[in-house]
Amino acid sequence: MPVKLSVKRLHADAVLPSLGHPESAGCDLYAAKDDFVAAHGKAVIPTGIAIELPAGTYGRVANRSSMSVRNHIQVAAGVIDPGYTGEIGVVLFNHSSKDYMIRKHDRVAQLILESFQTPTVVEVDELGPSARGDQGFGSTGS
Ligand SMILES: O=c1ccn([C@H]2C[C@H](O)[C@@H](COP(=O)(O)OP(=O)(O)OP(=O)(O)O)O2)c(=O)[nH]1
Repeated sequence: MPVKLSVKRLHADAVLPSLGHPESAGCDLYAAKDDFVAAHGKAVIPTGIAIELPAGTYGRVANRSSMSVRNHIQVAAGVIDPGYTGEIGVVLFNHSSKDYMIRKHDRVAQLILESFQTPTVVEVDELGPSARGDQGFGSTGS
């Protein structure tokens, strides 16, 4: 049974999220207007859409690898809570020394639906045994 993502346009000409490729994990998100991310700066790019997520999922706004590799642009923040019905904003950091120009309807990120759990937090005195234990931060070698 295909999962349904309900999308509401907040601007008449907003572009709906779409799979760039049938085997993509995420739906591309589109800029609602011309915009830019200043060199070494950040911007919140409006998408002109709001969504209703399928039960048990949250939305993760993720990088388009092409923008990272070619232009040093990286998505930050990126958690769309279930129940959030406001406009989806894409937070972009520009790690380069050149302003990054965005044209209306450019693809600026992708939205991935992920399952999540809402645990009851329980304080304990000891954690269960594991092979790794407390070894982290490169402990398995370079
Ligand atoms: O990249 C993002 C991140 C967040 N949001 C929206 C949807 C999300 O549900 C809401 C709140 O985000 P988050 O929970 O990360 O923000 P917070 O800083 O913890 O603030 P809040 O007190 O609103 O939860 O903002 C976006 O549109 N784009």
